[in-house]
Amino acid sequence: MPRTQPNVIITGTPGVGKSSHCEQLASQTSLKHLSINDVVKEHSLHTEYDTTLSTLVVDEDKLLDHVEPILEEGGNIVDWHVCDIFPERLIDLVVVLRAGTEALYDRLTARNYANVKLQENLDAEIMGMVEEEAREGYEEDIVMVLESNTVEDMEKNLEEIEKRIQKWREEHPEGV
Ligand SMILES: Nc1ncnc2c1ncn2[C@@H]1O[C@H](COP(=O)(O)OP(=O)(O)OP(=O)(O)O)[C@@H](O)[C@H]1O
Repeated sequence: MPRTQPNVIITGTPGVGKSSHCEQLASQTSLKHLSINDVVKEHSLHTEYDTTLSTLVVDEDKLLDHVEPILEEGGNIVDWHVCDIFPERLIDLVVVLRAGTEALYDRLTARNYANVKLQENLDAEIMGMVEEEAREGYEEDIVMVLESNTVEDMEKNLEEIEKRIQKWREEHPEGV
C-alpha cells in the first residue's frame, strides 16, 4: 500500500519546543503526534534508567520494530530529540528547531533539571548537534532548520511546516 500522507520529524535539543509544535501541528492538520518518549514509556522500549541524567536509555532496535509499521502507514509527526535512526524511505520532512541559550536555559531551569543535565543540553544546542545529525542523516532538501525562541517564531514555523506538508501532498498525489 502506498503511503498517501507524509511523515514529518520535529526534532531538536530538549526544551526547544518540539512537543508544543507537534501538538499544535496535529490539531491543525490530519497528522498524528507520535511522541517517542511516550511510546518508549508505554511499551517499555528501554534498556535501563540513567540515574545521572534521570532518563530512560532507549533500546533503539526495539523502538524501530515498534515504530516502523506505524511510519509505513504515514501521517505521523514524530517528536524526539534523536532524528537519524529512522529509515530515510519513511521520512518526508525533518524540522530541526533551534533555540537561543537564554531561552533554553530559562525553559530547562523551569523544569528543575539537574546541573549536569542542564549543561549537557545547553552544550548540545550551542554545538548544533541535532542539526548536524539531521543534515548527515537526510537529504538536504527535506531538512528545515527553524528558530524557536518566541511564540511568534512558533506561529511562523507552523505556517512554514504546513506549507511543506501541503506541497508534499501536491507532489505525491498517488502517495509514495
Ligand atoms: N517558540 C517558543 N516560544 C516560547 N515558548 C516556547 C517555545 N517553544 C517552547 N516553549 C516553551 O518551552 C517549554 C518546553 O517546550 P516543549 O516541551 O515543547 O519542548 P520539547 O522540545 O518538546 O522538550 P522535550 O524534548 O524535553 O520534550 C514549554 O514550557 C513551552 O511552552
